[in-house]
Amino acid sequence: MTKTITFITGNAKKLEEVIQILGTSLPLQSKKVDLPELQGEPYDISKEKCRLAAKEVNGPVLIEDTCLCFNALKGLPGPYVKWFLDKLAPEGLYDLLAAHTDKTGYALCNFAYAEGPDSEPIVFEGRTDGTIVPPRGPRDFGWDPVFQPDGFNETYAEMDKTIKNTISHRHRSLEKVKQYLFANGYAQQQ
Ligand SMILES: O=c1nc[nH]c2c1ncn2[C@H]1C[C@H](O)[C@@H](COP(=O)(O)OP(=O)(O)OP(=O)(O)O)O1
Ligand SMILES: [Mg+2]
Repeated sequence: MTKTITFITGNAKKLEEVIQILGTSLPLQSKKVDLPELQGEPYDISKEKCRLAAKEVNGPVLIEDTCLCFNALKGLPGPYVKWFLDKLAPEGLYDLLAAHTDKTGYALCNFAYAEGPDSEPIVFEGRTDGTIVPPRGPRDFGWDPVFQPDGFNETYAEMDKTIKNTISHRHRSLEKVKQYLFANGYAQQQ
């Protein structure tokens, strides 16, 4: 397996993190496409998103779909967090939990890989548990200001990027992607 893998995303911050996390371990080319925001369970969404991406690229492709899940709301906003964030801003995300004492939640990242349009996508899940807090820190990436991972006193937004990238949902999912690709003959780079 030597063909270049194309990572499809419309989100520049996501791409930036993927590049930071992977370094040169897994060279990707990226393509900016806004794939549809699908509905359903996170696993099924990422599989279908990958199918659409593989049609677009007609070759090896990687996508990811990220959810922010609140335990008191049975996993919502989950895959719909993009729209919640657009309309409510980080403050509004925190306020969704006003009626609940349980402020715990988790960040969930599902990468999905397909060798091409005719192969079944494989999903790799990465999860980081934490608490939803009133927003703190820079606002340059999504809901980072309201997510405080377990074991830390800082939100994703406040912490050093290199720390986020070693404990994040995205990092955990990408570890599984790398493990799979290297175990299946993808040449590991130094
Ligand atoms: O680590 C993160 N820290 C904070 N916010 C984040 C993170 N990762 C994704 N996000 C935001 C982006 C979007 O508002 C939603 C996920 O939606 P999601 O469909 O996966 O992302 P997107 O539409 O921006 O890019 P894509 O073209 O790859 O689908 O959460
Ligand atoms: Mg999206």
